[in-house]
Amino acid sequence: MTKAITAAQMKHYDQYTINTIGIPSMVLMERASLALRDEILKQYPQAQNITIVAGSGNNGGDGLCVARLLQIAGKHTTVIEAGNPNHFSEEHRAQAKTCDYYRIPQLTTLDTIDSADLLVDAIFGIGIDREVRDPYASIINQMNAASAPIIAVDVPSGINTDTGEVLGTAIKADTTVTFTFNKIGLTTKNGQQYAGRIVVADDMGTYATD
Ligand SMILES: NC(=O)C1=CN([C@@H]2O[C@H](COP(=O)(O)OP(=O)(O)OC[C@H]3O[C@@H](n4cnc5c(N)ncnc54)[C@H](O)[C@@H]3O)[C@@H](O)[C@H]2O)[C@@H](O)CC1
Ligand SMILES: [K+]
Repeated sequence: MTKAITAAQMKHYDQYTINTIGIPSMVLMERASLALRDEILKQYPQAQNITIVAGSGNNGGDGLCVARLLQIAGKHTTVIEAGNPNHFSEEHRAQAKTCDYYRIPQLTTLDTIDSADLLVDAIFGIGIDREVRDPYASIINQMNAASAPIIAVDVPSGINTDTGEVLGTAIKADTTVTFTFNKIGLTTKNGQQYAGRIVVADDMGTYATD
């Protein structure tokens, strides 16, 4: 069984890799998203219309990045920007600008959730730190009610990374691609129920040490 860690440990590893080793945050994001793209193409080869629902942080940044990678791979991708633009992380902004270049629609309406072949949950990752309320709760409920399978980025949105507890409402994923190490919350019974099949993408460039 692979090692499982907390959100704080993962943040520490990311910061060490970025600040001490000098691998830029955007490089880590690209590598995480490449792993995610590969898993999507492998598991859902028939999916043509893919809707990515992005939050304002770097989990959303991963979502925007994989939207570009999937578009380049021949898929039709649409991003729903669920987060507040005033709170976009630096990496999120940079990824959104690149999506503009590729003319990937970045919507603030939820229309494509019900018509997508595949939904990518990039709302919250290890940065979730409180209960999920509207508008996020309604968006998550609509995604869970849609017929398309859901692939979650790093952690199903709404799940506490460390305990697996549902923070009000959570994405019920078919697959979760989690980065570098599994997360302790995803090893709990509850976390496993929400994460579905868990894929640990462990070759994304983050240097991890005990
Ligand atoms: N360089 C990096 O930092 C990397 C980050 N990665 C991705 O980035 C994620 C972590 O990114 P962040 O630290 O930006 O965190 P998240 O993107 O998980 O979420 C942070 C944002 O959500 C808000 N938020 C948290 N809980 C909320 C709630 N219940 N309701 C409303 N808003 C809420 C926070 O205020 C913040 O704006 C990882 O899970 C992973 O997917 C990967 O790309 C690898 C590299
Ligand atoms: K997520």
